Amino acid sequence: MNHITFQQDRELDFIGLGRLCIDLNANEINRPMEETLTFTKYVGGSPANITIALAKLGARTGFIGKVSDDQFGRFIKSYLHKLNIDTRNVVTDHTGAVTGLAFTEIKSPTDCSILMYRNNVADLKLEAGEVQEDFIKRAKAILISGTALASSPSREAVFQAIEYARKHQVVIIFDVDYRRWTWKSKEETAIYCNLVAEQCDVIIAGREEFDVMEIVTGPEVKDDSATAQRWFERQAKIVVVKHGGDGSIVFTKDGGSSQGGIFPAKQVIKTFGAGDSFAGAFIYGLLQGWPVEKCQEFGSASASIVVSSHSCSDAMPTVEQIENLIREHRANSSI
Ligand SMILES: Nc1ncnc2c1ncn2[C@@H]1O[C@H](COP(=O)(O)OP(=O)(O)OP(=O)(O)O)[C@@H](O)[C@H]1O
Ligand SMILES: O=C(O)C[C@@H](O)[C@H](O)C(=O)CO
Repeated sequence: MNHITFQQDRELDFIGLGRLCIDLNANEINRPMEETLTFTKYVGGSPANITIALAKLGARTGFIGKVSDDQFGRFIKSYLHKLNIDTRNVVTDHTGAVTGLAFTEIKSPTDCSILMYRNNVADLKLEAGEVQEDFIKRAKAILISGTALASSPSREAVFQAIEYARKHQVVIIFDVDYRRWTWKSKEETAIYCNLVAEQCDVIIAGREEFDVMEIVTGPEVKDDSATAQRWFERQAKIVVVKHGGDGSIVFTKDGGSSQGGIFPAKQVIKTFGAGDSFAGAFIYGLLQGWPVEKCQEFGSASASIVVSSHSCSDAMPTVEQIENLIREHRANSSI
């Protein structure tokens, strides 16, 4: 029991909506970008990573997005096919738009940054008329990635998807996924993210992301419990506040909360991807009907595996890998 009721008669467990991009992760780690010579190419984009995480955990998944009509777009689509992610609503752009690129700099395990190339990107060209109602109604849950709200027409496509999801009782999950360089101002981010969050059943964001959303609404004092309460007065049943290496707090509408720590990784390679793997495994737990504490533990263990790996998407773990890590951790803690 976790406060979320999914419609059981659905062909798909989960649909991700938003960007499908390319990550180019530096091979020479512990070096600044200026000195980096080679990169490895992976499918990337936060909602893509989350959907891939769920697919690797065995969920039946699909995606709504737009890719470029070139080698990168085709690479992304074929990667999704291989994981059995339904791409019937992944549209190909025909206006010459490109795939967003994220070059990652891994200066040290704790000093990582991302250089994003996002001019004229295909993902933000998804149009409301391209979102298929018939696809959304086949799913138990849909994830909206906040970056898809950064400009039109993708912004309107998100609102269209939300309309269809609500009409067909599809659980709506919002990952704020704030990438400041995609937006004109923090106020613009706050206005659109708040408009979406008030229609969502589950909200997942870092403390700093909630701070951005609270620029236009307050309160002045940043408090996780007060933040969650504000969304429980709208549609939300679960609010997750992420705190990086300090773990996370999950709040539930009935007044419950669960403070979760992390699974310290044996070797942290980079920290990005933690949020996506946490979200994927957390949502998987919700779909299984697990209590939120178990979903949170599963998410943290999944994040630990991804921060120990070079990639985000490719490194998303299986159920067995996560269970093994949790078992190992428990065995070590009881020594
Ligand atoms: N260094 C770490 N080692 C182990 N687990 C971690 C680490 N950093 C984060 N996590 C786990 O991942 C969860 C989400 O991390 P975080 O709050 O950094 O998300 P995020 O900011 O969305 O991440 P991202 O860098 O992917 O955007 C945390 O609650 C924690 O469980
Ligand atoms: O979200 C992106 O566009 C880039 C991701 O794929 C990247 O690897 C990351 O930042 C994960 O948090």
